[in-house]
Order: sequence, then C-alpha cells, then structure tokens
Amino acid sequence: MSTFITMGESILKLKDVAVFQAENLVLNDISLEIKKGEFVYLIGKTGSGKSSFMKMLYGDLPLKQGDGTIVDFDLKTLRERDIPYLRRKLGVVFQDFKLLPDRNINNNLLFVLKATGWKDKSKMDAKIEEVLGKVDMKTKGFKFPHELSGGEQQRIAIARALLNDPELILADEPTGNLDPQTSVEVMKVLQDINKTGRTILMATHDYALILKYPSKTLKCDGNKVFEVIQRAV
Ligand SMILES: Nc1ncnc2c1ncn2[C@@H]1O[C@H](COP(=O)(O)OP(=O)(O)OP(=O)(O)O)[C@@H](O)[C@H]1O
Repeated sequence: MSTFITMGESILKLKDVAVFQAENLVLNDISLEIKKGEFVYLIGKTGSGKSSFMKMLYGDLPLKQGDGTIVDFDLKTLRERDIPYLRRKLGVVFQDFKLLPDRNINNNLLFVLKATGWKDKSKMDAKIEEVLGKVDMKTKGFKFPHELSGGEQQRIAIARALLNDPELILADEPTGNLDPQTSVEVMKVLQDINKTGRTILMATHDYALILKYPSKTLKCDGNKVFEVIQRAV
C-alpha cells in the first residue's frame, strides 16, 4: 500500500520519480498527481520519454528512484508476481492495437478474460457483449482482426482494455495509426468512457485532437514531465 497519505480520489501519484531505460536516465524529478475521473494528455516529441513513462506506470519498467502509487499499488515495492494484479486494474491501449491475428474478436476477448482468471462461460459471454456494446462493435465479434479497419481494430482494443473494469486507462498514442476522421471517432469513444467516471491518461502527438477536446496536458521535455496550459502547447 501507499507510503503517502492518499486523498481518496488519487489514482496516480508520483514524487521525485526518475525513469530509466536500462542504465540510461530518460526522465527525472517527476512529481504529479492524477485524480479519479480526469482525462489527461501526455505530449512530447519523439524520444522524449512518453512510452517509457507509460511503461513505468504499468510495471514494464521498474521504479528505481522516487515514490509512486497507481490504483493503490506501490510502484516502488511492486514485485514481479504483483504485475498481473496491477494490470487487471489498468486498461492499456497501444498504437498498434496488438490483437491476436489467429482468432476472431470474441476469442481475442475470451483469451484475456481466461488469462485474468474468469471461469464462468455465461458471465464471460455477457462481459464480452457489454464491452463490445460500449465501443459500438456488437455485431463484429465473429470477424477476424484483419477483416476490420484500423479504427475498428482500435475500438476492439479499447473494448479489451475495459474487460476488467479498470480504474485507469493508459493509452499510448491510440490514434497514431489512424486517419484524422477515424481518430476523432476513437477519441469520442474514449471521451464517452471518461464521462462514465473512468480516468484516462493518453499519450499523443495529435494536436488537432487536443484542440478539439481540450483537457489537462502533461508534457515530456528535457528529461522532465510538467503540466502545460493549452496555449503553451
Ligand atoms: N528498450 C530500450 N532500451 C534502451 N533505451 C531505450 C529503450 N526504449 C527507449 N529507449 C530510449 O529512451 C528514450 C525515450 O524513448 P521513448 O520510447 O520513451 O520515447 P517516446 O516519447 O515514447 O517516443 P515516440 O513518440 O517516438 O514513441 C529514447 O532516448 C530512447 O532511445
């Protein structure tokens, strides 16, 4: 549990955190907080450390320096065996969707449910229908990933991220492979999910989306992460 006195609503809290890739320092002196229900952008140019920051949050890079809690997990004392439990409270969405190409959408989602401990077939079927409904893809469960457009695949990836009712969704350039119109559609899905109370941290290069859907914005620059006001973006 947290070494901080957490104010009930905190979903992510970092204090004096540094992020390393192997022995290389990527980010330093990060102190920030994200509260339940916020929609937060993470911007910064290529190589500034956005993906490394995300990886540290979902336990792919260890927290070696500073203190951090995320969805009530202490990142500093996180052990290898805790990571699956942390991931169940997070929904992670990637730029390249990462759907399994050898099975249809229903079976992609079933695979994740089984891997995260679900057993009851009728409950799993109901959950799959529920998450596909949330991204408006209820009729596509029998399609294979290659039979879907990029935007549809990303909707499925978002549905997959919702399977375990995560408290926080980490989206690493979710619109990076999509055309502007499809990006807006995927963004609307994320906005709707945010409106139901879920917290979202989204790394993006897409300034048009930020202008269209302004929200709190963090920037990676010069080994630091800091909040920027929209005009300064
Ligand atoms: N596996 C790795 N091993 C060593 N260094 C790495 C590794 N991955 C990334 N880095 C380095 O860490 C720094 C930050 O990379 P990162 O991928 O986090 O940036 P980014 O802001 O996400 O970039 P992009 O927008 O291109 O995805 C870069 O200098 C990069 O070379």
